[in-house]
Amino acid sequence: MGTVSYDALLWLSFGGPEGPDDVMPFLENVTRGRGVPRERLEEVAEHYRHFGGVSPINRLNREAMAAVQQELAARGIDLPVYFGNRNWHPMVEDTLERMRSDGVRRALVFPTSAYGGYSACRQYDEDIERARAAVGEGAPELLKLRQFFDHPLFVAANADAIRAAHARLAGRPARTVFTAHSIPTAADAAAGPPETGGEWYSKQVFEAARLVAAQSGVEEYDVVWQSRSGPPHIPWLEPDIVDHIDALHEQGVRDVVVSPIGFVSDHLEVVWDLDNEAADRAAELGMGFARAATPNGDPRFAELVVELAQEHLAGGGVRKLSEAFPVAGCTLNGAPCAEGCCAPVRRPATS
Ligand SMILES: CC1=C(CCC(=O)O)c2cc3nc(cc4[nH]c(cc5[nH]c(cc1n2)c(C)c5CCC(=O)O)c(CCC(=O)O)c4C)C(CCC(=O)O)=C3C
Ligand SMILES: [Fe+2]
Repeated sequence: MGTVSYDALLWLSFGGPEGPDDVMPFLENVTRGRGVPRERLEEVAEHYRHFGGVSPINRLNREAMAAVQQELAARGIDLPVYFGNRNWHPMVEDTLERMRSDGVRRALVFPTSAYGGYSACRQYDEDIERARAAVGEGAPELLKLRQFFDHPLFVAANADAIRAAHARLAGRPARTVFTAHSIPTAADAAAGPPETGGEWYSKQVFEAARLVAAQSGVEEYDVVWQSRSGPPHIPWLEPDIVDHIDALHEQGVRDVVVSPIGFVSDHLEVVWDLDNEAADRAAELGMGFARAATPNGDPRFAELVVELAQEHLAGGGVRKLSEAFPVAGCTLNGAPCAEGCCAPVRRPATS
């Protein structure tokens, strides 16, 4: 570590539409070849239209990047930050081309997901590989930063957000519910190096929840899933957050704090699926509901990104809280962590 030098930091994210005309082309980019039924697409397009066809994700990424740029400067690190997405402009292929023409030869890549798994980790490797292939000759070397679900700064930001959400419920004894994006159970089974037995995505979400709960002083909590798509006969991680709110109500729970531990910013799955759908269900049932903030706006998030980068610069150490998982996700030029790690699961064609 610290022997190779880097010229830039590439902020690699999912992307989101920035106006009504972007919505369908964006959704087609996201779901190309993935067997998501047309009706699901129409339904999701409707969610975006509630916000004028604008996802907050690009703005939030730009804000976080500005904070990171400041934090780098404060630590005397000279590393320009570039922005590239998988599914919407600025597309990572175009950004990488610009980096090449700016003379960038080696860059660190920060993927905006904390976990392992195909959608959360390996697909970002594919983005890196595709972008380098698109640029061709002279494409910058790209080293992806590691998974950070157990980094003390990620855990601390989430723990404080949960404490603040509980405080908004005036100290009533609310149940804490952690939520992350559901994935097909077959994709979860394939998450992690094959010889480890898989399920790294769900197990890392449970591990992050355990660490955050402990730090926020929460004793009783649940881990649930959200934003499922795909044909109904394919099993995905369960229970769903909205069904779970029903179940808690039946058990006599009166207040819930929801922590979107699976996400780093308030993008559409958070502002629609949680702040509207889940919150509405709680309201219908007469339950109190407070959604914990995502880490994006917390100054510790910028520090986290800079620390992850510093692991590859002179003098940077590795801070992680989980002993259950090794450092993972950090590879060069889009290589998988190991042969078959987080391999994509073939999706059945839909009619
Ligand atoms: C694990 C995971 C993360 C977290 C890791 C990470 O952050 O990368 C994540 C993030 C996100 N997912 C997002 C949006 C969408 N995800 C979809 C579809 C899917 N997501 C999946 C998984 C995940 N997704 C999966 C298994 C599918 C099924 C199809 C497929 O296998 O690809 C679809 C298609 C319609 C639908 O089915 O919902 C959309 C529109 C946005 C942007 C939101 C915005 O615009 O603000 C973000 C940050
Ligand atoms: Fe998604």
